[in-house]
Amino acid sequence: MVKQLHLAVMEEARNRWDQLTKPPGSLGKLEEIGIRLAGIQGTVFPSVERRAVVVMCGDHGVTAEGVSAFPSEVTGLMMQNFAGGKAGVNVLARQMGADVHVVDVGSRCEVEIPGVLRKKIKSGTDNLAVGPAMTRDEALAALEVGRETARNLSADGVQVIALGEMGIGNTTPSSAIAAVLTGHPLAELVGRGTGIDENTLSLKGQVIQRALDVNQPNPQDALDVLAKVGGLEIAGLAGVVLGAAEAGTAVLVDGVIAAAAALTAYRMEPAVGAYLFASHLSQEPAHRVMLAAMELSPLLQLEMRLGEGTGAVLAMPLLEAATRLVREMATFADLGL
Ligand SMILES: Cc1cc2ncn([C@H]3O[C@H](COP(=O)(O)O)[C@@H](O)[C@H]3O)c2cc1C
Ligand SMILES: O=C(O)c1cccnc1
Repeated sequence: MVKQLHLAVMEEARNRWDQLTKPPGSLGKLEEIGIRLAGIQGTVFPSVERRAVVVMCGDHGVTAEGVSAFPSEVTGLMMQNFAGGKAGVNVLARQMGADVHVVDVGSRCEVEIPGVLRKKIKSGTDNLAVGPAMTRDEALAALEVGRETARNLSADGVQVIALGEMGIGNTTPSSAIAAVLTGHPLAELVGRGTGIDENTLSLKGQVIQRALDVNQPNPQDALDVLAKVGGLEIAGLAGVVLGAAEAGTAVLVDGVIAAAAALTAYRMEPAVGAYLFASHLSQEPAHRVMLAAMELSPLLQLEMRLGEGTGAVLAMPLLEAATRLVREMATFADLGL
């Protein structure tokens, strides 16, 4: 169960922000962040000192259709890279003081990688262009992996969890999920992912349209959408969102894949929305549409399109800034006003 935010504490926090030595509202989104964190943690003086990024990894049968600029093998190679601390997200997580947790919920990589938590539900999804990517039970099992991961991190004292992922081909299911759950025209939701050319972009749109025609996912049933046109790491991240919100932990949504996962969780349990923060605006067109569907406003715009949780980790200091301002700024009363 996801609890409602502490409304009385939020009211108290709003009052405090208004008493700080600045014109009311002048710290913009930082004020909203501070007030919402107060509501999440049940204190006017919240903390995001304990931070983690969960990188869920999975492979995709749909790569057989040629929808990515890179082969599936890159997923496993990047898992080794994460474990070695040398991927983009590792560098940024070190700078921002976040622990990196890499979870293999469904890659095709069969070798054991020290430092990668092995929770494989299956070795990659089936090709969603010809049938369901997963069974409902497989999607539920992947959700549970994420939920348990978030529950454990929260029990360990982590106060904010960033959503990271790795899975060659995963912008394809992300756009499919966006199309079904937002009802937006598919043509406006397909992007270049790892950097595909014009012809491949057009092919990718056709592949996703075929996936929707063949699977007929039910927009009223987010689990059906997730199983039929989603991915194992997307399901894992949706589980992280549910588990974090259930534990009262804030979540930083990353790019388009993380947003597809968050939107899926949001449709399963709308109360998770209050726990979500959007880090940045990705170059992928489906990102903006999905964030809007969750009424989230991105903090950064850096023309990023990497994933892994890189944007989400970059936004952690902004959450910290909100917590410091409310704690350290003087009030008008302090000034004798
Ligand atoms: C070396 C490398 C590192 C990455 N890290 C994240 N992604 C990102 O790109 C992939 C999605 O794009 P598409 O759908 O076009 O395959 C995902 O793995 C995503 O995390 C990467 C991609 C590559 C190639
Ligand atoms: O928005 C993202 O996070 C993204 C975009 C392209 C490829 N991989 C990730």
